[in-house]
Amino acid sequence: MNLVHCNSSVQEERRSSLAVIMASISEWYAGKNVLITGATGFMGKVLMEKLLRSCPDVKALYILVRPKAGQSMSERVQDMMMCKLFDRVREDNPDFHQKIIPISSELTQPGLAISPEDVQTLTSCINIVFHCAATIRFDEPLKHALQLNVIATQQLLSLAQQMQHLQAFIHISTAYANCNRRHIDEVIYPPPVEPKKLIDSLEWMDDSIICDITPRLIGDRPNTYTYTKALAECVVQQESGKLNIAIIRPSIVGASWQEPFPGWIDNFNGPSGIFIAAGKGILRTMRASNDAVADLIPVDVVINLTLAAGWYTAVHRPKTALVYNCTTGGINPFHWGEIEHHVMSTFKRNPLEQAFRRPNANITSNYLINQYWILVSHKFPALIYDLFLRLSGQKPQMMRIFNRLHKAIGLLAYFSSQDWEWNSDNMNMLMSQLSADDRRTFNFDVRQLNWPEYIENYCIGTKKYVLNEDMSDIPAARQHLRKLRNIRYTFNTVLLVFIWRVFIARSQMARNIWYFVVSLCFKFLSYFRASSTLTQ
Ligand SMILES: CCCCCCCCCCCCCCCCCCCC(=O)SCCNC(=O)CCNC(=O)[C@H](O)C(C)(C)COP(=O)(O)OP(=O)(O)OC[C@H]1O[C@@H](n2cnc3c(N)ncnc32)[C@H](O)[C@@H]1OP(=O)(O)O
Ligand SMILES: NC(=O)C1=CN([C@@H]2O[C@H](COP(=O)(O)OP(=O)(O)OC[C@H]3O[C@@H](n4cnc5c(N)ncnc54)[C@H](OP(=O)(O)O)[C@@H]3O)[C@@H](O)[C@H]2O)C=CC1
Repeated sequence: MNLVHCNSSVQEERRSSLAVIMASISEWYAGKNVLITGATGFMGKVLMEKLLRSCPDVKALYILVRPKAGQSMSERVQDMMMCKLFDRVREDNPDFHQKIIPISSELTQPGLAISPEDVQTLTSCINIVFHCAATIRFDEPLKHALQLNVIATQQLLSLAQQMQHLQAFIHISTAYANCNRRHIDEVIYPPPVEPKKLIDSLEWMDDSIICDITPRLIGDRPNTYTYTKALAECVVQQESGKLNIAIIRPSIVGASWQEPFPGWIDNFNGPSGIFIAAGKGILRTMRASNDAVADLIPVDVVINLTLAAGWYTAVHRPKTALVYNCTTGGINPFHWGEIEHHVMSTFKRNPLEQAFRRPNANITSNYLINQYWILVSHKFPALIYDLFLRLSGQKPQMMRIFNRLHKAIGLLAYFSSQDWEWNSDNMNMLMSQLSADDRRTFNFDVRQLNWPEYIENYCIGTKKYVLNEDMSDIPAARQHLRKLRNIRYTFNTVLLVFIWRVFIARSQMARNIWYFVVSLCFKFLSYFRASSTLTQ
């Protein structure tokens, strides 16, 4: 009798675990309480939107938010929910805000500054954690980057260890955490330094000493961001205990490809600021390799993969933490030279308002050529414009803008001048585990990505959502570009006459050379005309 009972309960258990495995991703998220850090950031917002839209039965999204820039936590969350990104969710469920539960938290503080009551709530109800928060600045002082990217991750993991119903912990890293390697596998590499030792040492060190030793510490990585993200991966591995963990490593996250609508972007990070600066005619040259792979990945692809990885980690509970390199280069490569072409062509057809000059940017991998163009196409026009501003009684500003731009492109050039090769076996494995429906709803198959169309939507997205420009103003923007073209023609003519007067008209030798060149051109033209008449 007992044996029969035992067998049937084993069968029951098998059936229910089979049902869990067979459940679609949306079904799995139904009734789940999700904790998200970095929810006010670019990726966090897209993650929330997708969860609310495609998993409408999710129970609640607990988001860790801090007050910022004079706004309280609740004001920030209210503002965020009004954002256009949530239009489709709002349409489907006008009360979607009821599912969002903000928790006050400052991640750089001990215990993440979460109140004991909130700790109690989180530990008793959370089923899955998505850790997106980070400082992504390349010039962040090491101590602060360590505090947020490494120590906060450590603290969040220790909070996660106390969660009674936690099924998965998903950590968002970056494909460039190991950018000191050319080939990057889906493994957690040994850290450049033991994170705990570094944390202990930096604790007592003076900021100026830390600043001095930072280049030695980061070694062959380009900045404190990639360095601390590598350390964070190691911390995730060390502190995971019995948790089911996955690490997502996106490359350069760009505007959305399809969802909730094409071209969604809300910041200047990565290539977006470069596209805008080029579209405004400010940026005319940048160091990048035409033939290097531009490993952009649309934000909706990253989020779909992240949600699918959350489901897979919870349901299949892999024995070791799986790392997902979320990149496009090995699957559907596109190059910086091609990006340049499509960005320029889009902004010529859909100009940005009040451009400084006509958009016409070129990338080059040659240092000297780049320096030459910086002088001729950036500094010289900036000086002239600032002179004009001074003469008209205004404050000069162009040189200041260019100095900031040069700082930014200097920091980004490392990533646009070389190639990396990422293994993406786990991304492929995950795709093979999804049902046909899930593959459609949580699409991360970048083989289908049409790059020219994507780049066009991306550029238009920067215009509409970052700069808040109206598409109906495009005729006026085109008119402005025509005005700039006429100014350039006039300026070039004045310059030519000036050069003539100063250098050519005054010297006999220069005049002789000039006449020689002109007569040569004339002879060539006459010969060309004569030969074309003969052939007719
Ligand atoms: C020639 C044209 C053709 C185009 C084809 C070639 C394109 C090549 C593009 C190459 C891009 C390569 C990108 C690689 C990135 C890979 C990194 C790995 C991916 C990741 O894991 S993390 C995400 C990447 N992180 C970043 O991108 C952050 C980088 N930014 C910074 O570190 C800092 O912002 C920076 C650049 C040091 C500037 O600091 P600062 O001067 O202090 O300015 P603020 O950040 O405070 O910003 C002030 C103000 O300016 C706006 N802003 C910021 N950046 C830009 C920009 N690039 N252009 C214009 N405006 C920008 C910012 O939003 C602030 O505005 P407020 O209104 O808020 O004041
Ligand atoms: N964008 C990209 O190209 C790539 C990003 N990634 C990774 O993706 C993740 C998300 O990046 P992304 O969304 O672009 O970054 P954002 O800069 O847009 O967002 C960062 C988030 O972290 C939060 N945060 C920062 N500091 C604190 C703090 N002290 N306390 C509480 N919250 C804080 C921010 O909150 P607040 O609004 O209060 O500042 C914000 O919500 C990061 O882990 C990043 O490393 C990886 C590859 C590429």
